[in-house]
Amino acid sequence: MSIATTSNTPNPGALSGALGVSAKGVSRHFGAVHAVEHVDFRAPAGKVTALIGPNGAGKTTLLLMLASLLKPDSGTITIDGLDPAQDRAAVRLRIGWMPDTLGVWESLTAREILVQMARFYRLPAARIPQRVADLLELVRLDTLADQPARVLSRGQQQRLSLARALVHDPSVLLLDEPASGLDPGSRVELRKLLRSLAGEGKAVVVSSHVLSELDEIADGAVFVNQGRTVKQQTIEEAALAGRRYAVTALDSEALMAKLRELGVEFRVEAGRRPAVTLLLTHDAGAAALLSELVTSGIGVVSFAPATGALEETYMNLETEQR
Ligand SMILES: Nc1ncnc2c1ncn2[C@@H]1O[C@H](COP(=O)(O)OP(=O)(O)OP(=O)(O)O)[C@@H](O)[C@H]1O
Repeated sequence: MSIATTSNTPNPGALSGALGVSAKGVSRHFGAVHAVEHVDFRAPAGKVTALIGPNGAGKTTLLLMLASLLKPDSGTITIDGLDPAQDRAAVRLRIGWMPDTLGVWESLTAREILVQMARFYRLPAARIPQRVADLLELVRLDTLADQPARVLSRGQQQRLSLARALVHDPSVLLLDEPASGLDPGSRVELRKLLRSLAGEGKAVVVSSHVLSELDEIADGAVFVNQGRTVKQQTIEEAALAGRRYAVTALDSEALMAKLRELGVEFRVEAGRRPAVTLLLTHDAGAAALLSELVTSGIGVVSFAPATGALEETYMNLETEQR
């Protein structure tokens, strides 16, 4: 189901060639804490961009500034080519914001909350009931639509929060830890939904430090740490850098001897059955090594990626910065 409305032309008045989100040299401090320092960030239309960093890296502060909810001390931000400082109302219409905690009127029902949000965004009254029904179905809250928001579980509240962010069909979505609290099935649905929203031409920004699923969701990533941009890369670039595979065998000593003979560098990870992990730069190399091990008589029990491509970059950055 498409969740686009026809009421809201996504980018009227926007500067051509600058769709999506752009931040240059953006800084913000709180007293002595430099939460964000000279950050550059780009999230193009039609793509999912992950904002990745450890706790306290400045992700939420940056998202709040991108959402025009917090003023930067310095630097420039544009949303679809518009400057939030000068065109706040136009920018707000383009932005769907999903905070990391819902913060709603708890006595209102999910449906009432969405109706109220639709009114705030001045959707035509006659279209609101259907729009709200579509969104409730999209986030699988139709059966709970008339329950007060306070009885919703954390995961259900997250889904309501996402529906709320989508109510006015924004062209830019800023989602702070959207998968937090979702069960595995809901995470898969979220993944599909974010991909389809990007497919409709929206710029989707997802902040997270849960990296395992981001390879499947994101087209690119911006890594931040201690308030600074430390790396930007596409998923293809991350994949080319290689990732770690974990291998276990019935006889670990025989496996390690074979890897030494083949000149493959590895390290041993402790566990119930010791695993060796090794860095492989492409899938064909992984397939060739597995075949070699098996034909040499090594009883390979498991052979699988131990990290995602983005996770590998993140872990390497962490190591570099320690
Ligand atoms: N309103 C505030 N007042 C004072 N310090 C703040 C405020 N908001 C954020 N900070 C500080 O700024 C830094 C960045 O915080 P921020 O919430 O942006 O990080 P984050 O990357 O979103 O972290 P997490 O992954 O834990 O949510 C932290 O050191 C935090 O303590």
